[in-house]
Amino acid sequence: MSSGGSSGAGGSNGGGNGDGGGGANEFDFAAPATDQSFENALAKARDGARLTVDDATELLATGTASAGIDPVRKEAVLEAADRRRREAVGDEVTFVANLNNNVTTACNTGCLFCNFKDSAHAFEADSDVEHAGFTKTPTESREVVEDALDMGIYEVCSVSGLHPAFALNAEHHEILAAYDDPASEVNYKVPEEYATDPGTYVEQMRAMSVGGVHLHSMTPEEAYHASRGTDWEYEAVYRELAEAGLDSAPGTAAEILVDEVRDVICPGKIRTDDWVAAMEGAAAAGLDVTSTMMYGHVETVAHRAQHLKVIRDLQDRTGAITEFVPLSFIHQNTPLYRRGVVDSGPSRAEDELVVAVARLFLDNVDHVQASWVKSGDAHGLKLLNCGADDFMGTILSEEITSRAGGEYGEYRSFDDYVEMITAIGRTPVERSTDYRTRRRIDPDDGPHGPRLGPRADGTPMLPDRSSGGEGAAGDAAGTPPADADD
Ligand SMILES: C[S@@+](CC[C@H](N)C(=O)[O-])C[C@H]1O[C@@H](n2cnc3c(N)ncnc32)[C@H](O)[C@@H]1O
Ligand SMILES: Nc1c(NC[C@H](O)[C@H](O)[C@H](O)CO)[nH]c(=O)[nH]c1=O
Ligand SMILES: N[C@@H](Cc1ccc(O)cc1)C(=O)O
Ligand code: SF4
Repeated sequence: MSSGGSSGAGGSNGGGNGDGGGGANEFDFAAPATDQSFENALAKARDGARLTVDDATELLATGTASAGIDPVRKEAVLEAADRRRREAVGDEVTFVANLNNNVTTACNTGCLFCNFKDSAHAFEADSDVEHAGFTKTPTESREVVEDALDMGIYEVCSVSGLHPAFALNAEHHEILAAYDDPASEVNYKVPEEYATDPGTYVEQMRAMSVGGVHLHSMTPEEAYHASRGTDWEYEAVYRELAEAGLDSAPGTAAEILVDEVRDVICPGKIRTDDWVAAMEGAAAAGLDVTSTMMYGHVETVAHRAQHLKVIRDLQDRTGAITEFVPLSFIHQNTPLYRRGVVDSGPSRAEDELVVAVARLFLDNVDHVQASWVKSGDAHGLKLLNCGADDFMGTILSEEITSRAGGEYGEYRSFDDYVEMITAIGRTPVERSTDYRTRRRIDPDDGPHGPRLGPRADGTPMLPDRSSGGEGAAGDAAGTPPADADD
């Protein structure tokens, strides 16, 4: 219904922690207003009817007619979503034994929510600019994955900055180098200009696809970078990557899939249509994909609802999406916060409503993830009672959230997982990346370790923190790995 000029619960900017809502919306995004009432939207959700964008907007706002989140209405939405989760996927809570192996932090795209990246200039061979980032060669990437395979991982997840020397393959290097001014026209510089050559995307895929591990990599933004300056179709690019060992693609770079929001938070990134085209290309190449939404910065609840519709439509067309991953914006060290554009990330109430409405709206996506990296253990467990059924993975290494100021560490052991999941009365299940292979874990049969990885034998994972190996470096309290010698 009409919001009468209030910004309702939309947009965290200006609204303190978002719970109060009602702050001035400095981008003048229209205050959320719909032709639906909260009561009707909730009734439809309870009945299992397919929800509209207006329905989702009302549920996310606990009614747009008044500002702020109504705690009683919120509980009603969470209860409906928790019930839907139980009907759809039961009481199991899944997690994956995985490793994050990000290849490089060099990136000039300039997203204002991101503190993962370092200006690529600092990585040049003759630069004396200090930075805490890294670039790994394909050989180094392989070593990190090999070590983690010995610990029992099933999956390696790799997302990286858009290093100017990255190209898909040798032919792509030639095409990019032939531009008159490659740096300004196609964001390209030859590898010789840098202290460390990341190799090509194909070489990195070959290096990381070792020993039967599942390789989860190449976001739509990376696929764009791997085809910049050419007329190559996304499907062809993903096919070549798949031949080099890629198994599935992460649906990050989604942020909010509404261009007026992208114009504010990531003007250098591909637009919504292009993101969708890349995901369709990955699906056409036979790859599974995940889907994400990074929320709680400048967007309104209506933008969140529109984003969910883009994902649901994509899934109707492809059936390739294995999970939806809500990414709660971590604000502390980001340009958006430092420049005063936002006061904070989303509130816990907003996190809960995003998970719940994702479960209710995305009737064609089976799995919704709670992130202990973004939310911590206690709140992560709460999200498992709001519609989520997956609790991420062991990851062993974390650079995106920690560099943004997140404080929840970079590793959870199988024993941690079993203890937490059984504490909320659910069944812990080790999963494959695609969720098709699952192993229920008997809580009484500890100590627990992975069994699905190609080299897993049930031994608990013990990341070696003394070796300084980049994959498992850092400590569980969230200290980033030691700087690489770029
Ligand atoms: C850091 S990028 C790396 C991969 C690639 N450069 C890209 O943009 O797709 C991966 C994702 O991390 C998420 N991310 C980055 N900074 C974040 C922050 N401060 N809080 C929450 N998520 C963040 C964004 O959704 C982003 O798309
Ligand atoms: N939510 C976060 C994830 N999710 C990805 C999973 O770890 C896994 O790769 C995926 O479910 C496919 O199996 N990863 C992070 O590093 N940080 C998060 O906050
Ligand atoms: N690495 C991303 C999260 C992510 C990765 C892969 C996925 O398939 C989904 C989400 C982050 O920390 O923000
Ligand atoms: S989100 Fe990705 S593309 Fe954007 S600045 Fe960070 S690393 Fe670069």
